[in-house]
Amino acid sequence: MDETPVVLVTGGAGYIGSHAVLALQDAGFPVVVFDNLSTGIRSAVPDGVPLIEGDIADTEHVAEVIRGFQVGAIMHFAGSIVVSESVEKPLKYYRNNTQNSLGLIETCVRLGVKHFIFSSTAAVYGEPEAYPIDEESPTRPINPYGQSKLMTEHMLRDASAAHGLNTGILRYFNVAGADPAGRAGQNTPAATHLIKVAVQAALGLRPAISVFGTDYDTPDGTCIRDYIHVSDLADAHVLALRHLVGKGGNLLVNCAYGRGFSVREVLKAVEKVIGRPLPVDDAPRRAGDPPALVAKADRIHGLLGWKPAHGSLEEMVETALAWERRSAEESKARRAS
Ligand SMILES: NC(=O)c1ccc[n+]([C@@H]2O[C@H](COP(=O)([O-])OP(=O)(O)OC[C@H]3O[C@@H](n4cnc5c(N)ncnc54)[C@H](O)[C@@H]3O)[C@@H](O)[C@H]2O)c1
Ligand SMILES: O=c1ccn([C@@H]2O[C@H](COP(=O)(O)OP(=O)(O)O[C@H]3O[C@H](CO)[C@H](O)[C@H](O)[C@H]3O)[C@@H](O)[C@H]2O)c(=O)[nH]1
Repeated sequence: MDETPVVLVTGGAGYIGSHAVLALQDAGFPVVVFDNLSTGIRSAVPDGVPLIEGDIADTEHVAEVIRGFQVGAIMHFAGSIVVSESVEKPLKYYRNNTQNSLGLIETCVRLGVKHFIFSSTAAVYGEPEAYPIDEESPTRPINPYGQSKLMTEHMLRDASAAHGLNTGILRYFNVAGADPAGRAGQNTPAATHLIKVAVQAALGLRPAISVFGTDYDTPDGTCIRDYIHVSDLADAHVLALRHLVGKGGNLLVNCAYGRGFSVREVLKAVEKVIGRPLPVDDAPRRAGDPPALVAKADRIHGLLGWKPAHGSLEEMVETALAWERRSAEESKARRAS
């Protein structure tokens, strides 16, 4: 048994994928990145890691890379990720997240790739009836993004049963923060994620931050989410891969800490870190947003022995802020030269 198979990371030039690449490298796995750079950027891929520029829709290109690098495992991050956009452009999401995942799964089965780890999402749960949300909670997505991911989960489950593919389905809750060592962060300029947008507003890179919806049935009227630090999430991927390599089978886990913060609480944490008020305005609800998503996160601890190391909201904010500040200074220096 190859304990450190070559890992093909689709979407490895993106936010979470680039942190997973670092975690895999730190753990001694050889890595290849496959990315079309639609939202990812070249510089997010560390020196020495091959970056193959291509689209996962091109299954022959993917197959060539799998053969060429003797890939033994896939971590599939590539996808379209904006919930509100998925409501406006559902077919883009079914194409990029569902259809392209189908092509990738078929290619893995055809070429005998043994392990497949998939970036799923809390959006598969829709508006849960009970909290906290465990992995057996009903999956009833309320937006095409969540639906497009759930369909991929089903394909993986069935492909595993029929073809013996080992699968790890990781349902991420809200991912935030940046590598504490400053090696990676969230680069997408048009990012829509709350903490990213808030630190950009804190640095004056955006005029203000809007609170989308203040009339939800939550204690302060704003949406509640379970935020997880991206480096803890990246470590969970390495543990999931080791689990599949060692034990085979299937893994379905929530990736979260099991506690929620409202939008207002997150903005307060940002204000505390920067030591002054943020420019905030209240805005209408955003399409496709469920009021609250908070996980039961026992399974990931029990099955993988996962020990989060960066769980405080302050650390998520601080690392995101440090990354944003550095990126802003670098682009200022580039413009000046
Ligand atoms: N960010 C979150 O809070 C969150 C939460 C749950 C799940 N996820 C999932 O995690 C994964 C990574 O998300 P992210 O936040 O890093 O997003 P991201 O946009 O930073 O990364 C996605 C990467 O995939 C690449 N890509 C997109 N379509 C591609 C294609 N057809 N072929 C090749 N490359 C392609 C992009 O260029 C980018 O580098 C996604 O699948 C997303 O659905 C993210
Ligand atoms: O400028 C902003 C940005 C966000 N929000 C609010 O903050 C909360 C979190 O929003 P994000 O955009 O940060 O994250 P989402 O919960 O919409 O979605 C994220 O987490 C989901 C799972 O929970 C999906 O997986 C998805 O890919 C990922 O973007 C939501 O209530 C949103 O309305 C604001 O009020 N203002």
